[in-house]
Amino acid sequence: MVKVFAPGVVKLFGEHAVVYGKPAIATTIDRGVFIECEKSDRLIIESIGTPSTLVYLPEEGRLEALGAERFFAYVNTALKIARERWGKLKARFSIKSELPPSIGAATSAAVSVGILKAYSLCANVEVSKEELAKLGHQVELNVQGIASPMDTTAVAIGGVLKIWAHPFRVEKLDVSLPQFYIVVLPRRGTTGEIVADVKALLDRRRSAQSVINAIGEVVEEAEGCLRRGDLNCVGELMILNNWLLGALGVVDNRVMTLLDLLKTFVYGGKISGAGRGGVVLILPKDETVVEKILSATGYTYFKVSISKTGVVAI
Ligand SMILES: Nc1ncnc2c1ncn2[C@@H]1O[C@H](COP(=O)(O)OP(=O)(O)OP(=O)(O)O)[C@@H](O)[C@H]1O
Ligand SMILES: C[C@@](O)(CCO)CC(=O)[O-]
Repeated sequence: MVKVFAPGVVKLFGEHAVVYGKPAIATTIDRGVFIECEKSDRLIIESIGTPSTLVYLPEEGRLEALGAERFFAYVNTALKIARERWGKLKARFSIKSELPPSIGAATSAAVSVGILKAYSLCANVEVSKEELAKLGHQVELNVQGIASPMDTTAVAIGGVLKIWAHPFRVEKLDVSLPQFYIVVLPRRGTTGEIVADVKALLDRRRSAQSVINAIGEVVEEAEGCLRRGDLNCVGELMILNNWLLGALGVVDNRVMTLLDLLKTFVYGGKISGAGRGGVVLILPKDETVVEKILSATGYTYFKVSISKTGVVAI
């Protein structure tokens, strides 16, 4: 049996501005998606613990999972691309995610790249990280119509990466961070809708471009702070990046309330990804107090570390 771990991804700096030519800094984390593949007499995919509404049709003795086909779109497309590339495979795939979907932690990229990796191993084909990144991006493009290569590249390569989307370039940064938290807020809107709203703002108001430029400068300065391991600087620039994202309309009161609640006990924090809820990164100074506050106030959160590797066979 083949077993693969595909990490989730968070953006330390530069989301949204990356769409307009600025670099972003993303990192893989030690929570993600586990995928098993075992040869079988037919193709079966099971995804454990996924949300779906079950409808029972007693007259037909049949059970339907509402929305499940759409949910499996990334899996289906990854399997189709893998089959075209590496030939037909009859196998049982089992998917188990440690992260909720649709919060901005790149579960779609982890599932896409993870299925491709598991399929290739099960079919005894060797595939480079670069090819996995390219095919993973193809899966996201096919399903979403529009997608930056940031998440799929990060899942395939792993570690802390400086990424330019247009033209595409990636640089691995040899930096580390202590453990941090990802707090999960219900997200209002999809990544596509939020990216479209930011584009509309930039089309409407010429001065909004200066916010994008400022985010680009924050990313460059943050790279220096990360390389020096200067957490005060990293945290302060996270807050600055978050205010700039607020100016683009993607940070709401729930995020500001959370950051305000924790401010004495953290270096900094910011949304990660498209925003309007979803993942909020918290870089703690005092882990014990931060955890006490998060638990007492009922937030959903995960303590995570940077993962230095991308998708791996385990
Ligand atoms: N365990 C899983 N099994 C199968 N498909 C999954 C699983 N987890 C996530 N997905 C797919 O990924 C989709 C979530 O992707 P979406 O792009 O909305 O969010 P995300 O990747 O978590 O965040 P973002 O792209 O904003 O970083 C789900 O709707 C589903 O199609
Ligand atoms: C908001 C954005 O920058 C990150 C979403 O995770 C969009 C993208 O890069 O495609």
